[in-house]
Amino acid sequence: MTTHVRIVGTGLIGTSLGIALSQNGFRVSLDDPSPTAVRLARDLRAGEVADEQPGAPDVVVVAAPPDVAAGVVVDALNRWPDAVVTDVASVKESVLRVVLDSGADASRYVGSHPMAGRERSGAAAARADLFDGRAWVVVPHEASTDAAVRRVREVALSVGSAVRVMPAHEHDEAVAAVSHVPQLAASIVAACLRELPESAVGLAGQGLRDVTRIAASDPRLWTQILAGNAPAVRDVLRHVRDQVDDVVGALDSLADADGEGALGTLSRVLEAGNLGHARIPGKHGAAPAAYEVVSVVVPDEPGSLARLLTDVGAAGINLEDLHLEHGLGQAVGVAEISVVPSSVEPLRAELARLGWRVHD
Ligand SMILES: NC(=O)c1ccc[n+]([C@@H]2O[C@H](COP(=O)([O-])OP(=O)(O)OC[C@H]3O[C@@H](n4cnc5c(N)ncnc54)[C@H](O)[C@@H]3O)[C@@H](O)[C@H]2O)c1
Ligand SMILES: O=C(O)C(=O)C[C@]1(C(=O)O)C=C[C@@H](O)C=C1
Repeated sequence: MTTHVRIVGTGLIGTSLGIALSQNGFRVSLDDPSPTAVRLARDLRAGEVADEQPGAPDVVVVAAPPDVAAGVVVDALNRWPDAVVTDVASVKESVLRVVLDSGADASRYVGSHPMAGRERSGAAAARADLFDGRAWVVVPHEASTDAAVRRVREVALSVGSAVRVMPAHEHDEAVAAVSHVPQLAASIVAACLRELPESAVGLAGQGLRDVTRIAASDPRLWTQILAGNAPAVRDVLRHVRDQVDDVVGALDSLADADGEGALGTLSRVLEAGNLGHARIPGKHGAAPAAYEVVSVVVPDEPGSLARLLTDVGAAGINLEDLHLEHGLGQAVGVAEISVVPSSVEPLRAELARLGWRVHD
């Protein structure tokens, strides 16, 4: 029988999930306090408006902001006595506590969290493939049933995610380090750009773009996330502060004296960064992928990039990532194509043969 999923909250995550589930044969009904958000999600083929869908859902996915998620979960548990209810809020312990204390039937609640998103909010930013290959944390608790856990796993697996099961407190500690502090770091670095003269900001290259992409995220959402995970975020941030203090101390001693030991400190911090970065897993939780970049000059003309990508595909080479770098005031850009190391030389040779300017 077709599984009926009710999505409550049709912003970025709810609409992306609705599109992906609909494409995979689920029946999806959509609900949101904003009628515009529901209709936009429907127009993006995320499902049908809830009022027009008869019958109770088998699964309810609450994709509302974190500060209201627990209340919406409790309402759903009370309204549909046979449905399994999950939420996708970025913090889990605070939601779970409210649900357990509410008196609702918590055996049918299993929290979850897709480790996938974007720096933009709202249905218009939705992507069908948002969850593909990403971790999706499933968070059972002392009262949840195995059947409820299986239902939530089914939702995550059916949109291509890799399920990771862990308790709420472990989830919250983990995401403090891998998501919440990185958001703060990006925001703090980007905030320092506000006072810079235009001539300095205009020099920004890919490094700054890589480090600050998520600084464009919604401050209302992130204020709620940080507040909902305050102790864990504070602990990671203290660790970051200790390391920043070490670097400032080293730079002080280089500026004021001969700085004995300072270069060692700087080098240790940078090498530690290499080691941490190398631990970030690839898609589907695969071993960290060590891709190499082939840089190709792309004329700033309509169709150039499409032609380049077609040539890469025709060479039988899998493109793992792509960055486009625009030179200051130049009529060309540089496409940085990430491929597995064994494809670097064949790709360089083939693109050069086809007349592309490939950087050394
Ligand atoms: N943005 C991300 O990258 C990301 C990633 C994973 C999980 N999450 C979590 O997913 C949830 C939704 O985030 P988003 O980025 O889709 O936000 P969003 O702002 O794009 O969408 C939130 C939607 O919830 C609706 N809403 C507000 N109050 C509601 C209520 N009381 N009941 C039902 N719906 C309500 C809003 O109208 C809006 O359409 C949040 O809990 C967030 O922590 C976000
Ligand atoms: O890629 C992004 O833009 C995200 O912000 C996604 C991201 C993250 O990876 O930190 C952000 C918050 C969510 O709770 C889960 C995923």
